[in-house]
Amino acid sequence: MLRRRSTNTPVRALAIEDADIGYGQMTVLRGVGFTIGAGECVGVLGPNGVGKTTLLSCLAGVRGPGRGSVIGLTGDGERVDLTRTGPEARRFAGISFVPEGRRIFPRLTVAETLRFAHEALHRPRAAADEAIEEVYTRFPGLAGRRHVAAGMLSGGEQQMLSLARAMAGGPSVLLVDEPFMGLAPKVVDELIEYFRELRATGVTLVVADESATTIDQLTPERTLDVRDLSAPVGA
Ligand SMILES: Nc1ncnc2c1ncn2[C@@H]1O[C@H](COP(=O)(O)OP(=O)(O)OP(=O)(O)O)[C@@H](O)[C@H]1O
Repeated sequence: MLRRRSTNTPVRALAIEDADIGYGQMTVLRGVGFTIGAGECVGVLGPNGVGKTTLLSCLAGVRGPGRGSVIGLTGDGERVDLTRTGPEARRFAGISFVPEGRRIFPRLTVAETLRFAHEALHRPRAAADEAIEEVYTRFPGLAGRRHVAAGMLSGGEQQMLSLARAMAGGPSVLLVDEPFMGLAPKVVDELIEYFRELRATGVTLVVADESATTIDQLTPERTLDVRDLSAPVGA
């Protein structure tokens, strides 16, 4: 039975049910249905343009399905209909999204970026300060650049900042779209290590990438090829 969200228990698992997803009249993915279990790491694969971003945007609430449902499952086993909720409501439900291309605000400093992430979640100042200090401990490179405008950071530092921002408030589900793009192999290794650490904390992790080799390094429970998820469009 589907119930309205009545508790503050975060969503830990996701299901997408018979969803058509696209842009206006154009359907990109048709009849998509799968589940992501609590604490699972799922790799979303597929070449350029098949719909990885489209799919993650739908899970994140950036883009609603034209048909079908997006369902969250809390740690208490409550089913929550997320279909018509946007990214902000999903963020409060525990689902955080790191979009492709990092989308940082170039003029905000590292410190301001992290502070605003906590303010957007109405986090108490002391808790935010503590969490931001933890970010600086985990990413010493960001600590040294806390008063630098985010637009001046390297691509790797921007990706770390984007991830740290998404982790504000301790989401239980993290959706990450093509985080390795354009990064040096050493930085890719650092990111993979960070994702492994997140997994160990029980975070449900969904990472999209074109490279199965890179995704395999996350040792995901499952990989989903977007081409296998969609019924033929136009059929
Ligand atoms: N805002 C948009 N409006 C219309 N069509 C779009 C829009 N964004 C993406 N598309 C189209 O939707 C399809 C899927 O694109 P999507 O970005 O989801 O693919 P992707 O697998 O994430 O590829 P990439 O690796 O390039 O990000 C493509 O045909 C693309 O042209």
